[in-house]
Amino acid sequence: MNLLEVKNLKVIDKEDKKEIVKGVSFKVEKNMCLGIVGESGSGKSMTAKAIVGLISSNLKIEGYAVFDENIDLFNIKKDKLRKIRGQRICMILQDAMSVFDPLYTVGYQMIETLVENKNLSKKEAKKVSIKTLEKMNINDPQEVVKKYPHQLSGGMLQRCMIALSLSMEPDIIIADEPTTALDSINQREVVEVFKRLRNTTGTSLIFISHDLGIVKYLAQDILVMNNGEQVEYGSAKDIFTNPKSHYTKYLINARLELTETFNKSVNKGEAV
Ligand SMILES: Nc1ncnc2c1ncn2[C@@H]1O[C@H](COP(=O)(O)OP(=O)(O)OP(=O)(O)O)[C@@H](O)[C@H]1O
Repeated sequence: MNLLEVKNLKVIDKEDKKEIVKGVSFKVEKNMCLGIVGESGSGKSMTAKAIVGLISSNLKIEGYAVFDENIDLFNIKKDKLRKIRGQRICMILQDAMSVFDPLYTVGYQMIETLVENKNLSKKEAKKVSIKTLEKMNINDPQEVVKKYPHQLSGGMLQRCMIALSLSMEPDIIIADEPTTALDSINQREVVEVFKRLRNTTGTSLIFISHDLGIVKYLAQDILVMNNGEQVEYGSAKDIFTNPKSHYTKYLINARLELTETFNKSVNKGEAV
């Protein structure tokens, strides 16, 4: 079953009529992960933001995006879209600091979000928050919920943000470069959380990254974007074994070179 179907999505600057996203089409099935890859400025974030109606007012959207077979995301009332965005489609951003309010503890914010969106009592919401933080491999969730955002490391806060999204039990999570701000150890842990997500919750995932290695590890389908265009779309297996576009070949080769340099340095015992 297609949970999300996007057809010929365009994001256009109203002023100079420039197409920032130039007609992108893809499907996300239930319990599947779509990876969107491309270099900086290729339109990955803009594609994701357009789907959930989070683009600035100088831009307009064309094409269509159907969620859960019959919800036309580009033609529903704003309050309905807001509800879907909070409850059924969750977006995880690069910078967790921008999501949490510095004036309240992380626990307070998780509980408030759950009470508002999931109709839980505060007590139930606290239980769910602690449980989901545990799932994130956070050792001492009882203590973590008492902390203010600035008292936690970037990696910890990022995991709290992912925990909050998971606790909402959405149908789909859109994760936009969720590991970029993290060091490599935290990066690996967060990627593992996403890997487990499919097996444990059945939530679908759109994972946006410029790192083809991570996307290969997580996604069954891949959309490659360059300069706002969809240059390739298909199963991860096909794209890696038989890339059709020069750009995809270039991305794969760049990735291989990086891995080889890394392996050589490790073998030589050099610091990396
Ligand atoms: N509000 C806006 N108005 C016009 N153009 C914009 C606006 N916001 C972003 N852009 C442009 O849209 C293009 C695509 O940006 P986008 O953030 O989607 O790229 P990206 O592939 O996600 O890159 P990154 O990996 O750096 O996040 C960029 O050239 C950017 O400058």
